[in-house]
Amino acid sequence: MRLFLFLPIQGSLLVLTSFLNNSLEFIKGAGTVKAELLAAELGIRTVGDMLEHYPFRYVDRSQIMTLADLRSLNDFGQVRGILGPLREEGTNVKKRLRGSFTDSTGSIELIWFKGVKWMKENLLPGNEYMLYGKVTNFMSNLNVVHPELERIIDSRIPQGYLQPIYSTTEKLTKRGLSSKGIEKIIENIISRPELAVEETLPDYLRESLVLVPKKKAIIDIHRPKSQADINQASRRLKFEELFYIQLELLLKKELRSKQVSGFTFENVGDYFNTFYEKHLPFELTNAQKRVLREVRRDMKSGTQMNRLLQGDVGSGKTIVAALAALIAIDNGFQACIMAPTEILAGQHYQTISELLGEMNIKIDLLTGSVKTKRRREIDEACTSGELHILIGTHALLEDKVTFKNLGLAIIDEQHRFGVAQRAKLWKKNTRPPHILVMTATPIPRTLSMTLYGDLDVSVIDELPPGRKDVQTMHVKDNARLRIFGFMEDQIRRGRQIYVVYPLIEESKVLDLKDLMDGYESIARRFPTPKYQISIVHGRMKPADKDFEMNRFVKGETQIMVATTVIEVGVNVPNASVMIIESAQRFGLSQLHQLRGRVGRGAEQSYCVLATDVKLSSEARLRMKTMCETNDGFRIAEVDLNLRGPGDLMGTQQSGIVGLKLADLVTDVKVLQYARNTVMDILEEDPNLKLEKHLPVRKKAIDIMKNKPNWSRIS
Ligand SMILES: Nc1ncnc2c1ncn2[C@@H]1O[C@H](COP(=O)(O)OP(=O)(O)OP(=O)(O)O)[C@@H](O)[C@H]1O
Repeated sequence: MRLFLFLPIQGSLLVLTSFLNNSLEFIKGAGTVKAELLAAELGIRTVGDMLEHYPFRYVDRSQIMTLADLRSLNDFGQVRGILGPLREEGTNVKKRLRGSFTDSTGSIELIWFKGVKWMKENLLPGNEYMLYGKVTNFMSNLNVVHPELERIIDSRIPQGYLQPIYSTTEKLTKRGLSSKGIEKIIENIISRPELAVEETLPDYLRESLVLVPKKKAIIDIHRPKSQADINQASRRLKFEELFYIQLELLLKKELRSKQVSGFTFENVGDYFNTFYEKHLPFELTNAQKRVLREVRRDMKSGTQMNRLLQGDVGSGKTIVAALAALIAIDNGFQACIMAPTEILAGQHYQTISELLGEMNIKIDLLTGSVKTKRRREIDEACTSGELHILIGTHALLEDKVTFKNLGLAIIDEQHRFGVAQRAKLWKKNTRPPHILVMTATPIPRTLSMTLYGDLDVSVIDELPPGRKDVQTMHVKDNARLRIFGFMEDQIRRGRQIYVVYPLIEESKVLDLKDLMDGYESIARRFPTPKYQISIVHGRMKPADKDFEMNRFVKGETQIMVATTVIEVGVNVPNASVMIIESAQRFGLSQLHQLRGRVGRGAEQSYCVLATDVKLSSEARLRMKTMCETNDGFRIAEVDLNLRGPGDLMGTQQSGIVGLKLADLVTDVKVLQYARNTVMDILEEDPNLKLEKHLPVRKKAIDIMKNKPNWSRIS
């Protein structure tokens, strides 16, 4: 793969691209000031950047309707009419502009909240305009908010064409770079004779996938003559976009597997076999067995394992982690397990110590709150190799912690640890250990293909037998008495209950107040000594948290009142009720995680989502989804649809939010196709040496040049 760096870049290709690399200021319609603004506002610097600023929709200028039609349409449409007088309202901060628009079928109100001054100065009441917009019901009036208006001069109607609409900003609009202004600049670029757009996909591939040439795609996306033009162009450009993201990810993966040799764990020895045959507390599910085989194969392969293990809440990832650790130990190596919080690390420590209790294996726990003396003992045992498994929080990453020979690092709940932190683990050895990342947040397939496209993915898609779905109900805050009655009944049956309050970082004080108020009213209704209540929140000292948590784990308390510190990983099988207060404040994935704390035993479990009486339609959909399904993957899909990939945990740093055209929600098929195509190409021609792959090879060089950290992969 290093070969790439020495590949000559063909001279002719450089000439072809030089126009696209030109600064925008030399293009008619742009000029220095506008070019600078475009760079500052939208990051558009070169002619090529401008061409990649694709329209986000089109207006069919051939369709003109009446105001009466537009009123009943419930969508965007175009009407020809006269602009009435404009009047400014409100104070400086809350300024708005109102106007009216009339045609032969009636009139409608227009409202602007933004760009009031500019509109007032530039619109000419009494003149004929083409209006484009959507009728909405605002403050019980029908009106068009922020309509687009284009003046009809000399009774000339703008020609019948599909007008591209570009995203812009208020600052740009004020400088004449509204969507129309941007359209003009792009028009000027496209009509230049020197426009040469380099083809970036191999011809044979384009032909077999029926994709239009790049130049045609670029021209058509900006200046389509028909809807068919738009469809073909966008299909081609989306494919290309996803293809090169996948190429980057798969090259990275390939590079790692070629350059980083891993420890070869040939043996499954006494530790593994004895445990598997004599002490396994239950029969593994088929999914657990399959994942274990995948892990085993990786560790034996001679290359470093980089595997993501996805499993829904309660699907049994811990036992897989323990068995993987035994393989490392069988081969004379140590293992570590890193969790994002002290509670979780403590819990892993407890579970794994119990599981492996009979195995004569030394396991220890290292967190920030371990005292110096103990810490020194742990460090020593770790360095000498006496310790087999070290479990802990990010305290494991500190330089002081050294291993004799770390063979496997298991990282729980990936999204809380950055990539840089993971890399720190590598440095603890002469060679990087095998890495198994475990996450209980199911990730929709499209996202995991892009976010974790460079990792191998295993999925535990089966729950241990005998699990019953958690029955979920949504109640409004005014049903408090009913909730209390239900809690009492469950406690009488010997069950335990979680009551969870949201924790929002910005308003810690308020959240704590909510929690304490809730605690007090619960304590009044469930008084001591008959009832015992634990309370856990982020402001408590770790030791106090552990103490309270342990009382609940041991069954000494029946109710646990907590903030979301208990969100991940806590395992109390006897707890069968999860009450989530202000549930509208949680995202779907988080609600699902919280619900996953119950339903871990054989009893029927329940989840109560308590919300405000008034809810937004999105919050209602979240509650409805939770009540309808227990399937984490389905919930993740709905979450992705609701919030888009940009907001989902962890995607922020991934760069995928910058997709220009493709949409991870709707373009699943294109993505899958792109990934498969890249895989086929790399299998046939791993070094991209074949003539037919020249365009791919050139782009791969570009990608590598822009990723200086790739060199650190070795
Ligand atoms: N094959 C199995 N058969 C029966 N019980 C199982 C099996 N695998 C795991 N369990 C039990 O299921 C419960 C959940 O397992 P575990 O805590 O490993 O889940 P998890 O995948 O880590 O979930 P979470 O991410 O929610 O913590 C535990 O009580 C565990 O003992």
